[in-house]
Amino acid sequence: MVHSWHKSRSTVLTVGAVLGSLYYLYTTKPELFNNALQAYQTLTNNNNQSYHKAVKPIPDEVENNVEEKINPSTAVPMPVDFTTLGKANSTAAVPLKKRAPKKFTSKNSKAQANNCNSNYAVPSVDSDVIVFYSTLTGTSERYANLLHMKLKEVLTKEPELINIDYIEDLDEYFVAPKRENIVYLFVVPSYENESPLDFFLETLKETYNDWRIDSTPLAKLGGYAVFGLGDSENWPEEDKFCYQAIQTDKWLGKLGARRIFPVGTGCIKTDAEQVLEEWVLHLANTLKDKNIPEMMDIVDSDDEGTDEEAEAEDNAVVDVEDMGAIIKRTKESNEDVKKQMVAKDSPTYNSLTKQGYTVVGSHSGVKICRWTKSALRGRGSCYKFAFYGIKSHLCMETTPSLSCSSKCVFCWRHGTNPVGTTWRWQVDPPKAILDGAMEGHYKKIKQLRGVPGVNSARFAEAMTVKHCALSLVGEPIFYPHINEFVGMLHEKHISSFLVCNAQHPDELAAMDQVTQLYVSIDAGKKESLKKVDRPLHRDFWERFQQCLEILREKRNQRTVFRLTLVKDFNTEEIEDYADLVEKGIPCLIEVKGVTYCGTSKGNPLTMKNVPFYEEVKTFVERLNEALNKRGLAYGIAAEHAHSCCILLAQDRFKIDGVWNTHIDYAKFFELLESGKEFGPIDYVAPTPEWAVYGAEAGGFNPEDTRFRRKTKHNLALAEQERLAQEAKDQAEEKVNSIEEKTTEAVEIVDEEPMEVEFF
Ligand SMILES: Cc1cc2nc3c(=O)[nH]c(=O)nc-3n(C[C@H](O)[C@H](O)[C@H](O)COP(=O)(O)O)c2cc1C
Ligand code: SF4
Repeated sequence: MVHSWHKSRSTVLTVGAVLGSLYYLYTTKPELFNNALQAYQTLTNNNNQSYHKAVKPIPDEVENNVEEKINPSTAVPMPVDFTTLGKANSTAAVPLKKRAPKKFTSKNSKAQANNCNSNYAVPSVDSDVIVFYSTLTGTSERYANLLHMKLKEVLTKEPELINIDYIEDLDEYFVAPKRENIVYLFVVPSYENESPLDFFLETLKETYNDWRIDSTPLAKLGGYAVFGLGDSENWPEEDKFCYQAIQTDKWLGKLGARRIFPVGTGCIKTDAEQVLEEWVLHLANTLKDKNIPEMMDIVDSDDEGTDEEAEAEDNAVVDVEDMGAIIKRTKESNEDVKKQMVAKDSPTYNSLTKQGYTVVGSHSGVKICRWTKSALRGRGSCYKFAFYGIKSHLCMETTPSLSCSSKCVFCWRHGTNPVGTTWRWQVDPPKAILDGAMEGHYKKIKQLRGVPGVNSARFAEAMTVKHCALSLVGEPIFYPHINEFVGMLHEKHISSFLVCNAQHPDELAAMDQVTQLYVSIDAGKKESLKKVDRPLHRDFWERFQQCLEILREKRNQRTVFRLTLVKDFNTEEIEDYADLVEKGIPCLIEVKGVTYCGTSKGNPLTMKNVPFYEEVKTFVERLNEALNKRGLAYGIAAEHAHSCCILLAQDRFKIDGVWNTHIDYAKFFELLESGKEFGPIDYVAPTPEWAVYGAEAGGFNPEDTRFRRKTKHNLALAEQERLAQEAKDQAEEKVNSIEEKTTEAVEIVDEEPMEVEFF
């Protein structure tokens, strides 16, 4: 028996053939294509009925020869209006199907689905896999075949290959899937006009919005991943290129399916084959990975809280109740704690792991910063990208010593990290720390593969760390083998950004070459340094001064002062800071407004202590003036407004009128390996225009997407901006009308000079 959908299918095949030819025409001879389209539109406007009769269904006996029908070279060009595809009429070009009634699972099925999700197996090479595709002109089918072929080499069972456009009952797969733990892969095109995929996407949306049924029916799948095909030459805009693939990815996620790999997008005119090749490779590696971690919670909402909330969340501390219990337990097993800086059963270990740290060995740690997550989603890197060219998704933040000799008021650890003035713990070997840190870092990156918006190319890149920020928490130069550790990073061509708190002069003096060497300058005066850093050393000021002198002598190193401005603590000491700069002569000075990370017993700061960006700017301008007055040749080089951070640099970094604060990393390693002496200027690179101080972009890379969370705060800000713009427009209108009137008046005056009558 011939089902009615078979008839639709015949029509689809015909239209597929037609579209193939048209697409060929459209890509090779766009003028002819437009003429044909116009001619067709005229035709259909004049005689719609006769056109419908002209499209003959393909007889059943030739239906099976799908390839022949969709082969663009053999198809006969026929006029088709792309804008009417998919409309429900008897000869509809797409297989529109009446949806079967939704299957009801249970009243509280969403909760159930979520609960049972944890029981499902992690997708692997042993999983059952279906490769779904949708196609109008055959390209996606070809790519789906390619994907299918490549997967066959990796999977233990041959994957199925299914054309979504021909599925009679989508519900069987996408509303009440029968098979658990199965992995769904998709290869889909995008059409700005209606296309068969619209029906599929509508089904997903409807399911999600249907309050009667389980809103996470796909939670029982093993996972999914989507590869999109599009044309970036004709649809270059971010919201148009491969937009249906992105929609598919989004709605599957909303329906509770676990994204096992970020959506891949390839342009059929340029890079599709290469992108698919890489995408399959990384997807296969994910499936092969036996130690693949559980994915992070999937947030498919656009509303993810404010930046501050995200920071605070990232740095959430252990509840007081938990701490009490943990401390009690620790006291009972005190022996171990003496030997290890952070023993597995210590309160510090629990506190750090709760905050998202991976504790490596007994005294080191690694953590993914929020900028790494942001960069993976194409939403921008941290200020180090604007200043030094560090892409955040290639950066690992780690420390070989979780212990510190200060208790700074702005420390994210709220005083829960270990402290001490001397090393009195067990020492782990540097190789074990580096291997453990990298393993912990990659594990966290892998967990992000299911987060909506993660860019597949960046995700793949992130699996090779290129930079190491030794600044996480604690004091890295406190670790007795810090030089060996840095040497190992360099062997792997990982750049080293080491931040120390200017309390360990001997260790600083012994420090070998790093890519960039920082000292934190948290106050200009002794009293305020004590207030801000709350150092443990009694001779903290002397140590601090000594460190500056040592830094001055390190002429081969690219040295940096890092100032963290805390309102009411350290923002009024311009001349004192200038004294310190005169002493340490750093190559660069980073000035950053403090980041608020919650108030607690260990952290007395409130939002009142966070300076506005304008205040940071004023501070930097005043400091620059004070330095210049002393004959110290510095200038304001770059900014990253989003991080409230500005960079001053010695004038020698301005080469032929262009700031060169970026780093040529390849050159750095080349120089390092040559064994010759070299200095900071030998591995500089130009600062991009968008990052230079005063640029309109404010240090935000135009290639990234600005992302504003839809919080009340941001909505209020947006409303304020809108009102301000309205007021500005009105003011401009008034000025224009005054100007017009003035011009009219002037014209009148010009035309008819006023005659003054003297009496
Ligand atoms: C009429 C038409 C509209 C298209 N619209 C888009 C679009 O909005 N975004 C995009 O990235 N690609 C667009 N494309 C490019 C197709 O997605 C691309 O050619 C794809 O490979 C077609 O796949 P298929 O042959 O499997 O149907 C369009 C192509 C045509 C002919
Ligand atoms: S430098 Fe720091 S904030 Fe920037 S990406 Fe690296 S770890 Fe994250």
